[in-house]
This record gives sequence, C-alpha cells and structure tokens, in this order.
Amino acid sequence: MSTTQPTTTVGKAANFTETRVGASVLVREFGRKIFPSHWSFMLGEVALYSFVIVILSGTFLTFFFTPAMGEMHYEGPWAPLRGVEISEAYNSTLAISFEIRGGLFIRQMHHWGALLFVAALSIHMLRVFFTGAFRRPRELNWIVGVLLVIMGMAAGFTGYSLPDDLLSGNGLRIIDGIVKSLPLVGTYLSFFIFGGEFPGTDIVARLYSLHIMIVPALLIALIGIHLVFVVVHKHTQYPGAGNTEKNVVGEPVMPTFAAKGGGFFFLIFGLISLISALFTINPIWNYGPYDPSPVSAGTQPDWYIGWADGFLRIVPGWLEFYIAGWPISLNINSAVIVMGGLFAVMFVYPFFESWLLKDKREHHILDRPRNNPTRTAIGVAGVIFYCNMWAAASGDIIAVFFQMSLNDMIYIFRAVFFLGPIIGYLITKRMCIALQRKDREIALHGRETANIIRLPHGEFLERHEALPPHKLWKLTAFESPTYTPAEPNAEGKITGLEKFRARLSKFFFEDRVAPVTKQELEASHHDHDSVESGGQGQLGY
Ligand code: HEM
Ligand code: HEM
Repeated sequence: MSTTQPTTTVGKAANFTETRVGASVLVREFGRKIFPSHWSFMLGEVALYSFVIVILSGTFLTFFFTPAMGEMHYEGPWAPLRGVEISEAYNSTLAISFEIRGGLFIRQMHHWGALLFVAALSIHMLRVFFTGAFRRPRELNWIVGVLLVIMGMAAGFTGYSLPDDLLSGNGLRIIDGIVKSLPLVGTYLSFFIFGGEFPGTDIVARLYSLHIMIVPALLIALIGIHLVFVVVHKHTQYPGAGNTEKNVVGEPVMPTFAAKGGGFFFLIFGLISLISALFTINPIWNYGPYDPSPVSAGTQPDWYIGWADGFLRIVPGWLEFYIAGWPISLNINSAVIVMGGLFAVMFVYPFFESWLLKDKREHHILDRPRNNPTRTAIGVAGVIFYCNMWAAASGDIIAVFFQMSLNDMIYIFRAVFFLGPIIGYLITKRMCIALQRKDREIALHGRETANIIRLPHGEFLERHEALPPHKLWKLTAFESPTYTPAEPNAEGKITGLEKFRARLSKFFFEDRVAPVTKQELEASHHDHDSVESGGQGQLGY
C-alpha cells in the first residue's frame, strides 16, 4: 500500500474504508473479471434488476398493507363498494390504490416488476438450456436456477393472494382443493394451512410472512449463490474466432461492464415505471372482495401460474375414483404430479445428458442450438408441453373469441398435451439437421452470390464466395454429440444399465450431421481452384 496520504475527500474516504474493511483486493480482483458481450447474456441481468425493483416497491407496500382478515364495511372513496363487507387486507389494498399518494403507481410497479421478473428468468433459463450452458462445471448453478424458478413462482403466488380480492380468493380455493385432494393428510393439512375451514382467518397473515420474509430471503440467498457461481465458473462464450475453452474474450467488469450494467438497470427501472404509469394491472376494485359464489367467467391467474390452472381445466373427471371407499382425486392432484415431474426433469437434465453422452468434460464454449439437434428438440418439446397447458388456462376466452365450443377446445388441448411435444420434437430435430446441412454446404462451397457465370464449354454456374475465416470458424469448429455404444465396466461386464444407456444414446444421436473435417475443407478448396481455372469441379457450385 502507498505511504502517501490522500488529499481529496473521496481519496480520504476510500483510505478510511480500505484501512477498516480491506476490500481493495476484492474490488481489484472482481473489477478485472472479464465478461463476454452478447445480447442473450442480458437476460439474467434483466431478471436481477427487475428483482431489485420488486424488492424496493414491495418494501413501500409493507408500510401500508394490513395482513389481516378481520371483517369490516368499506367506507373509502371508491363508491361502488361503499358499505360492502370486506376484509382488512382488501381494505388496505384499496387504500394503497386510492388514498396513499403514489400508492397505485407503486402497487402497479410491484406487479409489473414481478411479471417481468418471472418472464426474464424464464427466458434466461431457456437461453441457458438451448446453448448448453448448464454443462459441467455449471450443473450446480443450473440447479440453483431451477430453485429460483420455483421460488419466483412462490413469490408471485403468495403476493397476488394477499389483497383478498375475488381473483386471489379463487386462486387460494384451487390451492385448497389441491391440498384437500392429497390422500389421507389432505383435509388435516388444509385445516392447518387455513386455520380452519376454508377460507379461515389466518391465511393472509401466513402468506404475508412467506411473501415478505421467507420467500424473498430464500430468493436473495439463492441469487447470491447463483452470482458467486457465475464469477467462480467464469462466463461461457459463443463459438467464434479467438474464443477457446481456456479463455474468456470480453470486457472487464470495471469500468466498462459496470457502467453498462448500471445504465441498463435504470433503463429497466424506466421501462417498468412507464408500463406501470400507463397500463392497469390487477384492478382489484373491479373484482370485489372474495366470495366463493360469484366466480366470474374469464378469470385468469398471473401468467406463470397459468400452466397449472390450465392443466386442471383439461384433466378428465374420470380420474377421480374410489378405493375401499376412499376417494382418490387424481383429476386434481395430478397437477402436483405434472408440475413436480416437470421440475424433476429440469433438475436432472444436465446429469442425464452427460450420462447419455458419457461426457464428463468441462464446457465453456456454448453450443449453437442447431448443433445439438436432440437437446434443442427436447427443449422445444418441453416448451410446447408447457405452453399448451398455459393456453388451456385461457381455453374459455379462446373458445368465445373463435366462436368454438368449449368442450371441443378441451379435447384439442388434451390431444396436444400428448401429441404436441412429440411432433415438436420431430420437426425441431429435422429443422436443426437441415440447418446443419446448410452450414456444411456453405462451409464447403461458400456463400451463394447470385452471380451467374458461363464456363467455356457452355455450362452455367452460380459463383460462390468463400467465407471470411471467422465465419468459417463458426460453421466448422463445433462438436456434434454422437452415439456412444455400450462399453464394459472395470470388471469387463456390460451392465443392463449401460445397455439401456447405449440404446437411448442410439435413439437420440444416431441420426446426426458430422462437422466438416479439415480434409473435406481442403478437398473442397482444391475443387474450387480447379473450377476457377476452367476445370470441372465435382463439388463446387
Ligand atoms: C432470479 C433469477 C435469476 C437471476 C437474477 C439470474 C442471474 C444471472 C446472471 C446475471 C447471469 C450472468 C449473465 C447471463 O448469462 O445471463 C446468470 C448466468 C447463469 N444462470 Fe441465471 N439467473 C436467474 C435464474 C436462472 C435460472 C432459472 C437458471 C436455470 C434454471 C439459471 C442458470 C444460469 C446459468 C447456468 C448461468 C451461467 C451461464 C453462462 O455462464 O453462460 N439462472 N444468471
Ligand atoms: C420476487 C419477489 C416478489 C414477487 C414476484 C412479488 C409479487 C407480488 C404480487 C404479484 C403482488 C400482488 C400485487 C397486487 O396487488 O396487484 C404482491 C403483493 C405484495 N407484495 Fe410482493 N412480490 C415479491 C417480493 C416482495 C417483497 C420483497 C416484499 C416486501 C419487502 C413484497 C411486499 C408485498 C406486499 C406488501 C404486497 C401486498 C400489497 C398489494 O397487493 O398491493 N413483495 N407481490
């Protein structure tokens, strides 16, 4: 450390902090971290910044929200509800909306911010999946990510259940139904959660503790671990000239990335503020207080809960049956099975892929989705599976809009539930393989120029242009996952599990396009040269 004393105020403050906290090593080390630039790496940042906005706006709301279900008569400024019996929670949310200065704006910021937060983290997750960024050494960070999805959904659900309006009451009624459908423990569990027969008097206060304390604390802890992992593992990068498995090409955190990130935070802040100032979200004063009788048509949960609601709408009633007089309500608790199943698949996917391919290596260069047709096809199948359920939550609205029968809509959603992912898988895989073939063609024969030439012997040809080296690199320097046959273990035996793995590996990876080899490239250049000099190339053009 320098022995000269700082003279400026900032210098003195920095010196004071440094001698007490000693953070300069951290700042120096972290500041020198290199962060690669690509628009898709912005999605994690959008999730982070919208989370900060949700925390800030949520803190404001806690000053005015009353998490209690005591009954009272509304006497506030919203005339249509005057004199109506409502809960204290609903009353305080109406007060935030109409009586607290800036309250409606902040409530809307909180809700729009929450919607953007879950949307950003979902799209960020798809980016990570389709580029294979979850592979070793980032599998654990993927698991932290899946936990973040679950906690994000929990935060949203506990949040929009707080105001105790008609919509949130209906959501809670569904949860009550799901809990009650659990065999043996269901009824007891429901009484325990709601503090008696639904809706009870305790639920809002309990959701409040979860929503403003436990869930945010878990989210903050998980995001902290997530970001430490991003720093420890270093960021991945897309294939490109100069990018290798051993380096990171990009900009240092200090000052470039930090300045960009800071600016970006304010852009997100501005965007959420603008949307919140212009567009109404969750107008609870129109819905009225919760009452089980007037469930309104067209009721929709927040978008990220839609898939669970949609599944419940399409599941057939005959899945409820009796065993020895006990009701088994698979028509309701299968929602838990499907949601749990999807999350279980997400948790194990990185390990499944590395087991299937016998690939234990570290990967820091991302895959272009087309170069891993199987993974991309599995991802698309998953997205179709999810989106179909999500769309089913709006089945009634779609039926009215297209003047179709609601029953027909349900049958369509049921068919797509099973067939959609399979068809999506097959089409995506064919598309990826076709794109890979196109890449091969361009790598070997250059780019089409639409420039027609006539050869001395009369033949017409389109002139192709060789790619610049960095583009050629992108099209040729990749690995294509390939079928790995069964191998004996240390004792020289091929286990049943290994045979099963090999069969799956064959199913998934036998059909593939191999990357262009050096020899092929050289041969194609040779052919091009011979055509350019008047000869008749076999491959060229
Ligand atoms: C609260 C939600 C989340 C926040 C704030 C967040 C934040 C971030 C940030 C800022 C990065 C670095 C920039 C980038 O690659 O976009 C990152 C990387 C990463 N995130 Fe997230 N993330 C969240 C949720 C998720 C989810 C849901 C998953 C997956 C299930 C996930 C998996 C990953 C992985 C594997 C990386 C490393 C990617 C790489 O190096 O290419 N994250 N995250
Ligand atoms: C990522 C985390 C969070 C999400 C996704 C989320 C989401 C939501 C949603 C959708 C609502 C309903 C808003 C409405 O009435 O239209 C809500 C309400 C509320 N949230 Fe959050 N929230 C989060 C974190 C927080 C935090 C950290 C706090 C407090 C520090 C908080 C405090 C509140 C309060 C007091 C309400 C009730 C007031 C009202 O409904 O207007 N939230 N939250």
